[in-house]
Amino acid sequence: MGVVALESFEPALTPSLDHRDSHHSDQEIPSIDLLPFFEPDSSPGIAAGRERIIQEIARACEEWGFFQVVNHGLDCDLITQSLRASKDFFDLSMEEKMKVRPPPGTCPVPMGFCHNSGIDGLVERKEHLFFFAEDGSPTKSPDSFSKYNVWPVKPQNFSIVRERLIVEGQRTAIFLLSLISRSLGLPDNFLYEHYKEKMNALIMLFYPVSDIPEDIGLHKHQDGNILSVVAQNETEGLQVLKDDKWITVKPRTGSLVVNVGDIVQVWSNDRYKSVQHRVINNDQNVRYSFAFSCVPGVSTLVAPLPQFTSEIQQAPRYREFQYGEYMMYRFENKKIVSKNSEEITIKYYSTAEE
Ligand SMILES: O=C(O)CCC(=O)C(=O)O
Ligand SMILES: [Fe+2]
Repeated sequence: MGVVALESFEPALTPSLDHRDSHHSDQEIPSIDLLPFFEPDSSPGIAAGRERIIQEIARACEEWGFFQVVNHGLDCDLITQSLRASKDFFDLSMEEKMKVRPPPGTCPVPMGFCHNSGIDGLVERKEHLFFFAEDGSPTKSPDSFSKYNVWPVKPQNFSIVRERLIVEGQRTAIFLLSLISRSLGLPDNFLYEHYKEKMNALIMLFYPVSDIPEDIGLHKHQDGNILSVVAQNETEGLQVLKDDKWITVKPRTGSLVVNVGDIVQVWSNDRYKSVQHRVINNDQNVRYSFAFSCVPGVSTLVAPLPQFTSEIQQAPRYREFQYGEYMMYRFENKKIVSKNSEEITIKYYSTAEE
C-alpha cells in the first residue's frame, strides 16, 4: 500500500521529478518458479524441489525484499481479464469515475477512485481504485473498512471480474504468505494466523504516458502492510531500490511481483526488509497494474516475534504498536514533529536511539 493522500487533496498537474536517486542498474529482481508446489506430493524429488524454492525465497527476501513468481496458481486469464476491465474503467469519463467514491466526510481513509494524489505539492501522475477486500471469511476484522467500499457499476463486466479477482487473488496472496512463513523457519500458516483479523486490500492502478523524463507515477515508498502481490501489463515502470540504485522490474506476462511490507520487517526483527520502490511513468505506453495487500485489522498489535528476539537472544528493534495507528499516520502522510518533519514510516517505532 503506497502513501495515499487524503481524498480532498488533488493538486493541479505540475511536473513532479524525483532525481535524488536517479542511478540505475541493469540487475533484475530474482525470478522464482513455484511449479513444484502444484505437482503431486508423490512426484520424484518434490520435497527437495520445494525446499530449494523456500531457500530462494529466503534469499530474495533478505537481499531484495522483492521477487517475481511464475506458476503461482492465479489464473493467467483472470489477470488478463482484470487488466482489461481496469483499462475499461479508467477509459470512462472523469465524471463517471468520480462517482466511485464514498460521499465526502463519510469514510476515514481515501477509498474508491483517486487521481493525481500526492504529498507536499509533489504530484503522482496516476489514477487508482482502492478497495478493502471482502472475502466473507470469519476472520474478517469487525472494524474492517470494507463497509466503505464503493463498487463501480460501469463498465458492465467489471463486477464479475472484480469479485473473482478478490477471492482468487487473496487465495494466492495467502499461499505466498505461507511460503514466506516457511522461509522464516515458521509453520506454513503461522503468519496468516498471526494476524487474526484481516483487512486485506485491492488497489487497481493506471499510469498515463508521460514525456517528462522520470515523471513520477508513484513516489518512492515502503509498503506499510504485511505483503504485496502485484500484477502488471507489459509496460515497464516499477522500480526497486537496491544498493542505492533503481532496478526496473521487467514485466513478464502472467507473472506476479511479490514484496514483503513493513509488518514482516517488524515481525522478523529486520531479517526481512520492506524495500523502497516507486513507479516512473512510461514515455511510450500506458501502464496498468493491480496489487493485493495482506493487511491486519486496525486493532492488531504488531511487535517483533519471539522467534527473532528472545528465543535467539536478540533485542527487539521495534516497540509494540497498534496497526490502526500506523495505518492512519500513513494515510494522513503524518510527519514526525521533532525529527526534521519527515513522514512517519516504520522507523517511528524503532527502539534504536538516534
Ligand atoms: O503499480 C505498481 O506496480 C506498484 C504499486 C505499489 O507499489 C503500491 O500500490 O504500493
Ligand atoms: Fe508499493
